Amino acid sequence: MLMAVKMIKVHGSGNDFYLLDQTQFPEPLNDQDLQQLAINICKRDGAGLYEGADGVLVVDKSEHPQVLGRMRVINADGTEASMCGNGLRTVARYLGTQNSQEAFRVQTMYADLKVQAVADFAKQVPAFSVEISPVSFDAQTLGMHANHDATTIINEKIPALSADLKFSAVAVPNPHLIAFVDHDTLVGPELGRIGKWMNDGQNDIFPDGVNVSFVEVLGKNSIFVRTFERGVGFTNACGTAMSASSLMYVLLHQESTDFNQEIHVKNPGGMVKTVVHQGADEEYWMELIGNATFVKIVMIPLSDALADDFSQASATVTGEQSAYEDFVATLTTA
Ligand SMILES: N[C@H](CCC[C@H](N)C(=O)O)C(=O)O
Repeated sequence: MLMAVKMIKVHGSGNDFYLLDQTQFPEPLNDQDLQQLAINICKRDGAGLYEGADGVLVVDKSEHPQVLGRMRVINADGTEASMCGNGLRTVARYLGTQNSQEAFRVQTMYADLKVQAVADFAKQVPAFSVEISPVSFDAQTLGMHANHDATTIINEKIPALSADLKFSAVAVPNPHLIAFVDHDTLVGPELGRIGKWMNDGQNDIFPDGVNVSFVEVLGKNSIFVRTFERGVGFTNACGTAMSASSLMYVLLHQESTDFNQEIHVKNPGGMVKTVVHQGADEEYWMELIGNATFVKIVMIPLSDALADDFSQASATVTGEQSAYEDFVATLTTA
């Protein structure tokens, strides 16, 4: 039976995904098909489905109470991640609209996370706030073997990686390696060198890979985050990286920010806002607030997509992308 699959092309701050609601199928796809589908449709440079994507957000039913659905994250290379901050905002919009609810939880690999619709960032730029947690600095949770198997690395050099940069390693819960840098280093080749190396599948520092980010402090409650993502490469933005970077900004730069303050986080794809919290249980958690843009609705025969054949694909554009680009154009270049 030539079953068609409907997907929504979505993005959060330019980090783009195909959103695939598995409840459209009589039976959910198995992991192997999901992996193959992601590898096929995400390819860039015209080789994938339309412009490709950074990954696939798989939505399923959730068995948990007060939880409207479950999100799984498949990177463009087919690897599964435990969390996706930019993606969760788009899944929250999708489930909220489907169920006419604005505040609820979404099940992810390690936690049912709070999500909430917030005021549009601009005309036709809907926005959501999502919880980013749990947070851990533990090397074992991070899959990190550095500095003679140090149990944590917070604002320390990793001489094997760089003679002068200082790094912080934190899981939110996917793994992040973060360095605060000056502008020239932010835009220079070091991020690509370290990002490619730590995700080569052979290095013994992060055998399972890691998302690597450079952060420039722009001013009070204002940072710029550039990320080389595990399983993808350079992306316009990485929601969990921007949240993890905001946490390190609060912990290491109290001269220009603090807990419970709204931080403006710029990135190559636009801008989001974050707030860093420390709960009564001393645990850190972050709010990630940003756009949840639906670019177009795509239909394609499932067997074609699994066979890398996109000739029968069709798309209906929503018009939100031009509204998002107008919003980005209003961001000061400062
Ligand atoms: N590449 C990440 C998953 C996607 C996270 C990112 N797109 C976000 O918005 O948080 C990883 O393998 O941990």
